[in-house]
Amino acid sequence: MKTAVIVFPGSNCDRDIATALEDVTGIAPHMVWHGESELPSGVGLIALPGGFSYGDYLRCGAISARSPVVRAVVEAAERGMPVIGICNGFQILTEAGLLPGALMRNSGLNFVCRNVALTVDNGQSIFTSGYETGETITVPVAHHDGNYFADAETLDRLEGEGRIAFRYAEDVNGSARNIAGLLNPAGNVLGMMPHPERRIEAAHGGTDGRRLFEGLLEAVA
Ligand SMILES: NC(=O)CC[C@H](N)C(=O)O
Repeated sequence: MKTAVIVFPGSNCDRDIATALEDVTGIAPHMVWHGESELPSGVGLIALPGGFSYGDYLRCGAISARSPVVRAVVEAAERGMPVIGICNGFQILTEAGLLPGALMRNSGLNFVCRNVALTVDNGQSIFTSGYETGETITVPVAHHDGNYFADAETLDRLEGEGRIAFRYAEDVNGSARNIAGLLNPAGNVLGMMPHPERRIEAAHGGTDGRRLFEGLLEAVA
């Protein structure tokens, strides 16, 4: 499967996700600069990487969400294209309106950079089919604005519709209902703060992240 990684000024996990995708799919992804107005043809997955796009000015992801290419990503997502946003990518997805709620400053006001335990809340999506529902996995986080917020009605709806993909097994950043990863209503867009692309080979201390990409590849194929 061909994939695309969107690169913003200040992205710093674009090579990590590119390596993970090349490793799992066998094909190097298209690296697409944020100023492009069209996506490459024949692509089956779009990834928005982690980082500090536009220096996290205004709000993390707010400026990137207005990039020409994000308009094309939104249109593709609305047509059913699988889109994964990791960390800053998740922030961009909420700022672009593809996912509800917002990522606020961590409740402890510190940058949190460590492995965390996640529970897989919904193992039925294309992004989580490599896991069992209810399973606990280990994936690193690295962010200062990962504190997920949405109003109670939205949170109830997300839970009722099975759209919470991952939760932190403990309080990591103050996120409402410990939400670590969310799906859109159609299930083709995932935003998550933890970094699966940083846990794809034994040298990373484990391969729980790799299973996301392997499951996704199989589900999409
Ligand atoms: N690793 C990242 O993507 C960091 C995301 C974001 N800039 C934050 O620190 O909250």
